[in-house]
Amino acid sequence: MPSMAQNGRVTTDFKQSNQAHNSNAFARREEIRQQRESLPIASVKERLIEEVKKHDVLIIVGETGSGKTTQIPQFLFSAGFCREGKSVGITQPRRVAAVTVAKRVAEECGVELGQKVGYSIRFDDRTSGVTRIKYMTDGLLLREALLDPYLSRYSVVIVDEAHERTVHTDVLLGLLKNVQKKFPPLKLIIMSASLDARVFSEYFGGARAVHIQGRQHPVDILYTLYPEKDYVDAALVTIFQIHLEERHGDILVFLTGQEEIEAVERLVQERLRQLPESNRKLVTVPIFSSLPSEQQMRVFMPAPDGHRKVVLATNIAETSVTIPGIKFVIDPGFVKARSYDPAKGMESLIIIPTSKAQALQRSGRAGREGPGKCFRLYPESEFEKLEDSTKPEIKRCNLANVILQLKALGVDDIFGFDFIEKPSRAAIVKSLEHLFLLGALTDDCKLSDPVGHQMARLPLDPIYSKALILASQFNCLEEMLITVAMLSVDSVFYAPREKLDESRTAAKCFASPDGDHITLINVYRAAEDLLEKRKWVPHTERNEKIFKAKSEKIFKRWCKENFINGRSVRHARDIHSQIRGHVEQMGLRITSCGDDMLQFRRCLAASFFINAALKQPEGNYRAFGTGQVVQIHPSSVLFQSKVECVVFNEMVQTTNKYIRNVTRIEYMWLTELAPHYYTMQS
Ligand SMILES: Nc1ncnc2c1ncn2[C@@H]1O[C@H](COP(=O)(O)OP(=O)(O)OP(=O)(O)O)[C@@H](O)[C@H]1O
Repeated sequence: MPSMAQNGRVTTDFKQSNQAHNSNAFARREEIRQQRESLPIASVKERLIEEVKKHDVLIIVGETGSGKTTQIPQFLFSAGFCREGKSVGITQPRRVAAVTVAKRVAEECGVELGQKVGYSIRFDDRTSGVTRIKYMTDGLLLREALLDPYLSRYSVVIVDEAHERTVHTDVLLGLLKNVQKKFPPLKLIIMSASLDARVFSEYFGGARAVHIQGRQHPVDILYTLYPEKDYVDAALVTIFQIHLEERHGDILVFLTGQEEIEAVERLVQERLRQLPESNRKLVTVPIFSSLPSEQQMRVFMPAPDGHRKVVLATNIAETSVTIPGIKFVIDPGFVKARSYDPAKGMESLIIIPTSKAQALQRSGRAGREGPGKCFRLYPESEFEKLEDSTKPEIKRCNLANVILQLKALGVDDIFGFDFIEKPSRAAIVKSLEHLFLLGALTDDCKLSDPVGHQMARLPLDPIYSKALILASQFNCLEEMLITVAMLSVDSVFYAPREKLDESRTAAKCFASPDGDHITLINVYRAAEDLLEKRKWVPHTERNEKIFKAKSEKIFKRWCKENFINGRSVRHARDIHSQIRGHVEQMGLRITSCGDDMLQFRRCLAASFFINAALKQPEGNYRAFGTGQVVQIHPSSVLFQSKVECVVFNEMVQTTNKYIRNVTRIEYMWLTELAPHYYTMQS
């Protein structure tokens, strides 16, 4: 598959290219200036500024592509809302939107990213002391509220894509409503293209709502006559129908997950080989949340000359992002959503129809730079039956992390918290119980000291935060830091279908007979040996560059030979260094258990005791906490093993209920190390 074009140029005459460079830059700035002025929102700039000045809470609903996300923060900056060092904060539900929109707005402002315009997401902060327009995830702003409940650095907070109703957005709105009462100057703007403004207006006591009419470019919506039995096949047919019948324009296809995306990539390659050479100029580019961010950025790069780009995306690309070149959207109408069963304490991912709001957002990706088309692979009658909006995430996810943060913010009465829509009482009770079992809450449901406060400070799932705290007591914090970092990225093992046997053989080199967690440590340490441990110390800067280039080349070759996803390992190393900084600030002792991996496994048992399972006579396992009958996932080194008792970090439901990231423990460790739980359970 041709690699993406690099916009590199070979400069022959430095003076000549410098002039050419300046004129190119000027032309680019002029092009962007004209684009901005042509946006529907440009014509209501002054009115919007007046509305923000008059109202502490303002709801803005506008067509997709009208300019809300990129223009309103700049309007507010130019209207003086960033005086005295204040900033405008804009939240996005997804990291890729925060990053790409910040890059776009920095370009529109003609500044370097990280100066006046920046972004901040978990483990990646591109802001500075002069940043005045800051894009970030809603989860990141929620963490900032932990340290500064009044969010005093901001003059305006914009909650974008509020229709998504992520759990972080819902909690943020509750906190901001509270802050509003106590601290009037903080302005709050709630924004979306497909928002039921009434819900938000009522929640904020009849807040003002304005609608921005018009969109920049029309998008033709086409439906199929009949429902599609196999929407993946229908998407494939539509890709080639567009490719062979439409003259130019890239394609964005919405699928539900990595598996579907990789399947469609393979099918497209197979189909291309059956076409005449002249029709093969088509390149597929995947984007999904577990793809390392550098690879996610490839969708924003132009396709090689003459090729048509086909972006295969999950709903990560559904809102806010503008992928240059996209003229056609294929929307099969499905999305993978989190579903949480508080009774079983199990969170699973299920494929459900999109809501109307999501369908609108998806079609909006087509008309960003010119007229576009959206192919909905279902009849219009089916569209009318869709839910208006997606069921709020807070009603279908594990609330432990959110409740921990609320407790850290001093919100003791979770049931009485002013959620825009309350989660079920059962879900709140289950999450409080989970936090109590982890030692984060006292008997009277207050944040425990120091464990609860320490856990709330770590940007991790509570169970991982507790594992790090325990590991310092088990003298294996070095190993647990690596484990948590590696569990925070997607699988570091890369198993292409066409090389499954080779990849499995390579993975065995790192495999520990005790399980996946130690296997992950082996991979991480092997990569460290290549990237950090110097075989020799370069004596000159030139040698340093040569050494680094050599290390980079050696690392890439090592990853390829061992079927390791190098970008995931690098991402894990970034996370490792950030978490290490947190635990050092907390004063935890970072020691290693050396070769005593039994001690490390005991620490895993003490940390993940809630997720333990016992082998059943039939060969499967029964999870203690939920009673669920599960199987060890085929990707685990313990797959088809005979181990009696295990702890695990993930339970996924696909064709079966599988447990992943599994390690062997002794059953007696559970009653010894978690007597408060196993005495009660037994
Ligand atoms: N990264 C980009 N590259 C090229 N053009 C862009 C980019 N980002 C935005 N634009 C242009 O600016 C327009 C407005 O984008 P913006 O995201 O501000 O609109 P919006 O109203 O927030 O849309 P949505 O509701 O879909 O988020 C786009 O339609 C597109 O023409």
